[in-house]
Amino acid sequence: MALRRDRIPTEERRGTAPAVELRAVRRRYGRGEGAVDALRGVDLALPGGSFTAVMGPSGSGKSTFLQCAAGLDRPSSGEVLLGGEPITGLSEDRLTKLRRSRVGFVFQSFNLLPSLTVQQNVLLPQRLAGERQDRHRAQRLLAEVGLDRHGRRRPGQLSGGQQQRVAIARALITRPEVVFADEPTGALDTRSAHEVLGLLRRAVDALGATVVMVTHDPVAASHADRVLFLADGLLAGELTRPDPQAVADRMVALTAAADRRPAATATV
Ligand SMILES: Nc1ncnc2c1ncn2[C@@H]1O[C@H](COP(=O)(O)OP(=O)(O)OP(=O)(O)O)[C@@H](O)[C@H]1O
Repeated sequence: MALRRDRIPTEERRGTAPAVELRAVRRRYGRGEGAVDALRGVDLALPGGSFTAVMGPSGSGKSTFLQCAAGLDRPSSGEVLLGGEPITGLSEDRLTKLRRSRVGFVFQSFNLLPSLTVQQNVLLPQRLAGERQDRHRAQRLLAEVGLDRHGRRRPGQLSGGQQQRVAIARALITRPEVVFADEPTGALDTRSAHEVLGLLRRAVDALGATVVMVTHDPVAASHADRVLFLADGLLAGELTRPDPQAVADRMVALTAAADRRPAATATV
């Protein structure tokens, strides 16, 4: 399953701006006394061709971060840029188009359409974006994830690990600015999880993709170049070239600190 380098790496297409940038991003849910500050001012820049894991205790803001960074949710204040382009003020229509062509998603539960074949699932983002459906590229990506002989099958005929590999091919079909993976190994056995993480790693190293992965698993996080830790809606440190034990130690400390804090209701 050797991945071949894409003809046009992401960073060459979009210049040298970070693939993803957050500037002073805040997200408050609700109003008044019951309001919750899920993100309380996050600044970060993720370079193209990098693999970043995002970790943090339950309720620290990981999902909110992912949703805001991917244009699925709007920050209450601050700015999100994709490839140097601010997306925060875009209309819902333009945001939807941007998500379809410039962002790839890999979900814990695969989210493949059961009635479509594997190849049709891989091509779906191009179809939804109104782009030409590139069957050769779909076939090549399926070969790269080791499933080129499964293109005519339905997702229900594949194992969980195989379905997640289809989802990775689907996430890469439009050569997105960034692939967001939300607990991509959460529903997989250890061996399938290892394969999926290896594919995400190689998508970065061999295709020049940019991957941002939210995970609870220190072993999964250790496949990334860098782990960012969130605590109580703020960045709370990072590890580069992380090893699983160091990640686990950091998580134990952050979780203990979070357990000592009162619930994250906003001060109004
Ligand atoms: N739609 C919402 N309405 C109100 N509060 C919300 C909403 N979504 C999230 N929150 C709150 O915002 C905070 C951050 O939630 P978020 O889901 O981003 O954390 P997380 O780190 O992804 O948690 P987990 O690891 O448990 O999935 C939490 O206090 C949560 O209860």
